[in-house]
Amino acid sequence: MKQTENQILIIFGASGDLTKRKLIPALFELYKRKMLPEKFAVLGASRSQLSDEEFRLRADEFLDDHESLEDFKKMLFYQSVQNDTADDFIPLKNRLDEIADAGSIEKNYVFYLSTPPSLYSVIPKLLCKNGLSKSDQFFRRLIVEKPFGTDLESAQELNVQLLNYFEEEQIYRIDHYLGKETVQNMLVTRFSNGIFEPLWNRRYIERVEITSAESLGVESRGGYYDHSGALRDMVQNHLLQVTGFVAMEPPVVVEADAIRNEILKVFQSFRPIRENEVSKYVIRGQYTASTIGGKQIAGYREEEGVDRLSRTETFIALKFFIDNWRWAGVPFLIRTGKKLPTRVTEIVITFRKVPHHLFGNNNDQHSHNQMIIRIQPDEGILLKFGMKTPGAGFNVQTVNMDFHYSDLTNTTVPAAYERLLLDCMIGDATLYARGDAVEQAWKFVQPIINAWQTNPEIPIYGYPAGTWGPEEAERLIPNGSWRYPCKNLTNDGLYCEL
Ligand SMILES: NC(=O)C1=CN([C@@H]2O[C@H](COP(=O)(O)OP(=O)(O)OC[C@H]3O[C@@H](n4cnc5c(N)ncnc54)[C@H](OP(=O)(O)O)[C@@H]3O)[C@@H](O)[C@H]2O)C=CC1
Ligand SMILES: O=C1O[C@H](COP(=O)(O)O)[C@@H](O)[C@H](O)[C@H]1O
Repeated sequence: MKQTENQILIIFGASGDLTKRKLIPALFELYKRKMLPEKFAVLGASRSQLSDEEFRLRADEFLDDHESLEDFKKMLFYQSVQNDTADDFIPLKNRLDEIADAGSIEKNYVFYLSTPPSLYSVIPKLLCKNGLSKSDQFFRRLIVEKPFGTDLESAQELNVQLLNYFEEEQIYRIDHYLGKETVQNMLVTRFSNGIFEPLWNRRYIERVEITSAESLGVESRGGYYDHSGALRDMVQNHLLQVTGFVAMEPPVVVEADAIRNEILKVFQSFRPIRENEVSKYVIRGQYTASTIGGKQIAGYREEEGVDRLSRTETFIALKFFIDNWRWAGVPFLIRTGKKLPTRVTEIVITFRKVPHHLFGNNNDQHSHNQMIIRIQPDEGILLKFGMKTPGAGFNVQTVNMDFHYSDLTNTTVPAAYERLLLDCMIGDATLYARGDAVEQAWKFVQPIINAWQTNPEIPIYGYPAGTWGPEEAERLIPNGSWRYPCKNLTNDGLYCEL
């Protein structure tokens, strides 16, 4: 692993939710595991007037009471900034000099944009005007939070803007799904095991499903979500990136550009879904009020910040194809939604049936092998195959080989933001999205956005909160069914556990 050089992390949007809930806790975990640079500081920046001490106090809420907490908090500083003119960043620049000089920290800077997206091109411009975006002596990196654009045009425009002020090598577009351990393990599972890769193609695989189910609704983010919806919020970024890892060819080396080149090739091979085919390949839904365990659950349109007549999708299921040598004809299915029966993200590889049913058992289940890669929770891999039940005759039943990450002793699975922050500090962009791939992913989803906008005939199906989404999603798999990962699925509104 590369050495982490001394540096300062500047978080714009430091008074916000993401900083408090994810970024500071991730940094604290890295600190506890002694993975931060020897000399390191965090400078929080946003408009609110806060002292260093007030900023440190806010951090407390999401940090456990560890013996090193007070030492960690001494590394946190805060500077109030405005974003109107170049001069507004002079106090920030001075403060950085002051912190670097006082702590003898080299002036290597990572800037993290955790602000409203409207500032994603404004802040880089002001950094550039203040000479903070480039240095001959020190590194300068920029992490950009999601959403990266709201459609193809805005993503292209944002890339152009960013590249006016920073080089592509300096830009780290975050997709926290790539920071998840099991997504990375996909590469190891595929490319370090002789038994899987030979089967990983159209000859042996019947279909690939990627499900990301959430039991939570939109919570306090109704205002944001109502302008986004599941397609933009989850599919365009996280789930297409995961598809890239499932479908890519072996990279030449495990390095950022080699891996990101392969992901781009997968995206370039997506068969476009034309606007007039959207109803055939894409099902959208919106949760409605229901009663779960005697408790009234509000429908999406009753949530705070949501339009009472909203047609924003809280569920989407889509089928598409990857037109290349490896995947020709294999359906890829993606499904995600809010207020589903449980929280689970998993990849299901369904292998083709045996060519002939020797055991006279026509039950399809037995002839299907499935590999289930659980991204969360209970990270691990499950392999399903047919076994003879003991006794007379040849009765076959499906059994499981199940690996849980939690079985590895002394191993904690690091949170995605820990891994991603550390990678950027080290200068490794492998798990960050590259600009061309982000645009390519937008190209794929844009016809769906267009069709929904222009054709009111395309239905948005209601589904009661706590169910697996509209039943219409089943028609995307004519000769099978989605996997329903709850043990006791009832599809009648009961929450269930894995
Ligand atoms: N929260 C989450 O779980 C996730 C968030 N994200 C993304 O991260 C970004 C931040 O999200 P989140 O923390 O939830 O948002 P919040 O609204 O909680 O925080 C926004 C931050 O930006 C600052 N800010 C707002 N307007 C301005 C402005 N004009 N100039 C300077 N600073 C401003 C705010 O502080 P102040 O008012 O003091 O300036 C605040 O610190 C968003 O783009 C979001 O999409 C991505 C994934 C998950
Ligand atoms: O980016 C987002 O992801 C979360 C789901 O993330 P997970 O790590 O909990 O699976 C989702 O709830 C949110 O709407 C979306 O913006």
